[in-house]
Amino acid sequence: MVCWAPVRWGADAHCRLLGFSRIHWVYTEGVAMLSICARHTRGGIYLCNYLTAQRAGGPAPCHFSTSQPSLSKDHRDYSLPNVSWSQNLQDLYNKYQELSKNGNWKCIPSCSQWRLVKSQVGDPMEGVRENRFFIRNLDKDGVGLECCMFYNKAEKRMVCIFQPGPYLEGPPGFTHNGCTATIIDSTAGEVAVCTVGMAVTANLNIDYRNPILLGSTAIADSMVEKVDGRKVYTRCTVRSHDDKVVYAEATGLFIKSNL
Ligand SMILES: CCCCCCCCCCCCCC(=O)SCCNC(=O)CCNC(=O)[C@H](O)C(C)(C)COP(=O)(O)OP(=O)(O)OC[C@H]1O[C@@H](n2cnc3c(N)ncnc32)[C@H](O)[C@@H]1OP(=O)(O)O
Repeated sequence: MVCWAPVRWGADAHCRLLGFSRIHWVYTEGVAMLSICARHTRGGIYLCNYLTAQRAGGPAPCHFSTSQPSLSKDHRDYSLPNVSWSQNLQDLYNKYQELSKNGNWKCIPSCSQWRLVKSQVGDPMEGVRENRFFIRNLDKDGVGLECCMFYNKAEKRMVCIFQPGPYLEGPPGFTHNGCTATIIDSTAGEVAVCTVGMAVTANLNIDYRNPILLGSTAIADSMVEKVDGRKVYTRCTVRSHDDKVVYAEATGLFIKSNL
């Protein structure tokens, strides 16, 4: 299964924040990856707990977005806390909300899908079309990626606090490294876009230092190091919520769009 996914993401408020005027599409196998991950999910303490909760009358199994067009009317902001959030994720969220009060940090809203208006794109999509953003592809809270980004304009910095769910499993019980790469790409991409406007990933180098336990809380901390013409050099570190474990370190090059 493959799909077209927008480079742009988020709710209307987010689009306004980033000052987008155009929509750019990239071809991605993201949904396919999530589907495969979901089908092959097995093992892991977190997953066992999750399945136990389901057997005890928990919520229904996850739906996949491409087969659930009716759900695409949902304009919920997925960056808001929900019941699947761990206390650690909630604490981090509260911390950055507190920091946002003086205006230095700003919470970035996030939607699961897009609303494309024909007049905006003048495109082959024919009228209004909605799609899913890669990191918000699952309808069910907690099974995929729970995350929220905060942006610090003065520091050219973006943090993404996140909690990977059981459908993102790589090694039994741990997060798939492709998921970690997605988080890094998204966080670094977001800070690049917030700094220079529309930009795409040209290069991403990741050193994976430690595996991320499914269900744990982590933070991707990314900043723009240098802007050289259209080139935006970024750096990103992924750490545990308490800063004790470094999960990954990355550098990324983003190229400002000519459009
Ligand atoms: C990021 C998006 C965010 C969106 C909203 C927020 C959501 C966040 C989440 C979304 C996150 C998801 C994010 C996504 O999924 S983004 C989607 C995935 N990325 C792509 O699809 C990009 C595909 N590549 C291209 O389109 C082109 O190759 C680009 C646009 C990158 C450059 O082609 P273009 O013809 O325009 O420019 P140029 O070739 O003259 O190059 C310009 C300069 O750059 C230098 N250069 C180029 N490549 C490399 C390289 N690999 N290493 C080192 N240097 C490189 C090059 O030498 C030159 O330098 P100089 O000679 O000027 O010194």
